[in-house]
Amino acid sequence: MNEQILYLSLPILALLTFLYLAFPPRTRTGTSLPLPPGPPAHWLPGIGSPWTTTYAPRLFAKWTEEYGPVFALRRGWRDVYVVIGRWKAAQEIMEREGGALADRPSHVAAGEVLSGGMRIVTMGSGERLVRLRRLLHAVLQPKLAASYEPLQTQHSHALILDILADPAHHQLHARRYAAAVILALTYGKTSPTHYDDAEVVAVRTCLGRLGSTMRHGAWRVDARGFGWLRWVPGYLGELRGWHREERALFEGQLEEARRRMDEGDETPCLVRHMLEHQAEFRIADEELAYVAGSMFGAGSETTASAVTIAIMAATLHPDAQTKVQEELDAVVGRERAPTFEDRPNLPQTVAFMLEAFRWRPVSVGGFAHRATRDVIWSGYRIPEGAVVIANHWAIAHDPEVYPEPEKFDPQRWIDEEGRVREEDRRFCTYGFGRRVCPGNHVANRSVFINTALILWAFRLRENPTAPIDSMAFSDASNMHADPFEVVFENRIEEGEMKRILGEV
Ligand code: HEM
Repeated sequence: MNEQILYLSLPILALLTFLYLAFPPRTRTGTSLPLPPGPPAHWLPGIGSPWTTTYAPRLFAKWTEEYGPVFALRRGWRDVYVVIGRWKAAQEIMEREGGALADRPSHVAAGEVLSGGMRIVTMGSGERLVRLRRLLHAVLQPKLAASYEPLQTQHSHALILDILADPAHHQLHARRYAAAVILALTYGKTSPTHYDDAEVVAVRTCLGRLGSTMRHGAWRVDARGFGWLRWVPGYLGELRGWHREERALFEGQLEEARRRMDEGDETPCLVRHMLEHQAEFRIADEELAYVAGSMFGAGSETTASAVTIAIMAATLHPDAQTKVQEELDAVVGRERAPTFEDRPNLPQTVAFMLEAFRWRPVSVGGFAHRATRDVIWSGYRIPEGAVVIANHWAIAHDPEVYPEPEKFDPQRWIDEEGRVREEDRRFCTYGFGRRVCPGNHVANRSVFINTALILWAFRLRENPTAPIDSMAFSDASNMHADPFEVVFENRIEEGEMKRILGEV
């Protein structure tokens, strides 16, 4: 009889052991506070995952209205996702508790394997992240960012001339601008950049692979309890091959920049500054190659998307456009082009840019962080191990901070004295806390100078026969507008514009 019981209980014991190993206890909370409210849990990991639905940030924004500023999603036995959809809660959690939220969720496929653990955006908190972020801060801080202004101005003039010559491809020109700036800024590249250059194509291929690998649910090995898949022969073979390819590409780019410097080229660039700091921050060559190589992915398409959003916003909102153009005419005139020095005198232009960031946020759903300890907020518990996401789309539509959120209204960024009012309602364009985008000073400058120059050079109109759908964007973590048509009318005579912008 005893033997019978033993035999009967063996499969149960085996099942329990399997479940314990597959889904180990994740949170040691010591508190009985509840999770934030949220939709019903799904008890099998991955089943009914909201990330597999299209346009998750828009769905999450609806759930914010239903469940409140912070809601929780439970998936599987232990996985908790906490989504923040209101401005004040985002400040209180993502900024004030930033120390507990500096980690990222584990990315075995995209982070460990494809990126060899060296790509910052997928890197968990720890010693390497601290060293690499310090390096990035040193080379992208406001003073150095200002030193790249001439480069941004030069490429922005080229963007205006590209639009003048070929307005139909304005989105492609914005992409070329951003690619050229990031390559020049990172490696000191001075030769002209085309969007179909072999180097740009190769870097974009890596970027596409990263995007598809990072997609939620793309790789089972990233799901809790499936880490053992990494040991299955051949399973990660393709990713390992892609890693070898991108590493060779990034190391080649670094060597090329080094060679130019050894030959006496003194063009300022990130790699030059990084090499100067390499010993101080104890950065290995392979890490440096990756940090530099990742700049394109982080800073090129994001910037291009933001410039295109500004173009779309101006086309769809003629009154807001007029206000900026009146300011440009008064401050700059039409006999010279706007410059960075004009910025303090162009509050309407800056307000327009800030509103474009809010109206259609590039990093639409926000990048996931991970809690490394319990965070208590407003009587709720965000447990250690939870994935925490501040949904930029929902925060942009917070009616308490941005009344009539659907309306494109740059005046919400202007105070009673006509100055830019940002501090008390700053939008999270660049994310949060210890993971905030280190390229924000460079990116802001790019979007400012392009907005100013485009609206100085052209009056943008919608073609009534090709109406623009302002919600037609790609369903990606950094969203891009679907192709749309704009009628660019010159505000300055063509020959004169070319003369001012230095083409003739
Ligand atoms: C308009 C353009 C840009 C936007 C909207 C943008 C937005 C963001 C966002 C939302 C994050 C994640 C923050 C978080 O996790 O909370 C991020 C991270 C990052 N960005 Fe940007 N970014 C832009 C341009 C740039 C540029 C120009 C560079 C480099 C020159 C850059 C480098 C990075 C890097 C390296 C990270 C990873 C930081 C980390 O994980 O610790 N970005 N960016």
